[in-house]
Amino acid sequence: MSESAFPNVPKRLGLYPVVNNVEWIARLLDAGVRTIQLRIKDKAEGDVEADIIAAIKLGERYNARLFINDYWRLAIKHHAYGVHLGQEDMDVANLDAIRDAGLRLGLSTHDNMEMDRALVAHPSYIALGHVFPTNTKQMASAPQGLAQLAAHIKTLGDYPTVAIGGISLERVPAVLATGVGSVAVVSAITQAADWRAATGQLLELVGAGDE
Ligand SMILES: Cc1ncc(COP(=O)(O)OP(=O)(O)O)c(N)n1
Ligand SMILES: Cc1ncsc1CCOP(=O)(O)O
Ligand SMILES: [Mg+2]
Repeated sequence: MSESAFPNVPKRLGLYPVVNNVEWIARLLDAGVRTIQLRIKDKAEGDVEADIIAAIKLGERYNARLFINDYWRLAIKHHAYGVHLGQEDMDVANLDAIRDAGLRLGLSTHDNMEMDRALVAHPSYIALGHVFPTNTKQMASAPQGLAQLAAHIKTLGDYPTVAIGGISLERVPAVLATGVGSVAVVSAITQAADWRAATGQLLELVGAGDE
């Protein structure tokens, strides 16, 4: 693995919705979100390329930080702001190609060992999860909880960090108290009775991130 670092992101990326289609990207950028991820799972590259292009264009139009989950080749091809990868993705993705193309990289971690492994790649941010139980993704490990999250954030010092997994509006203050720079959510927005109100409240608590 190379020793060079990926491009920086702000230490505080703010509210970070993770969504599975372009309609959500458009809505949430219009509502003031400035860090966002397109997470489409298990489709052929040819079936997601148009959506990835559309999402990247929206990200540019709103001057937002748009991360593409998993589809790193398409993210490079269409000049996304960044890519988000998990531990298994790291085994197959060409991290040098992502960095050489100037894209930011976020990496998932679930414990100390994964954090150490991720840090070797010098990603732009480290995601820590899952903090609480989640129904959105089947997880192989147990939730790390707030105490473990706080310990990890302390270890990471000034590194940009993102907390994810089971974070509801009510849990946000306790998550922010760990010092994490960003809060990633799926269901807190997409399953909310009123997504616009939920997004507004989350933005109020977490912020949209530093410039
Ligand atoms: C911000 C953020 N954190 C973690 C993940 C999970 O990524 P990964 O472990 O690769 O799992 P999938 O999302 O690909 O199922 C994420 N997407 N975003
Ligand atoms: C993609 C992902 N990675 C770790 S937990 C998770 C899902 C988070 O969804 P929710 O915010 O609904 O718990
Ligand atoms: Mg992945």
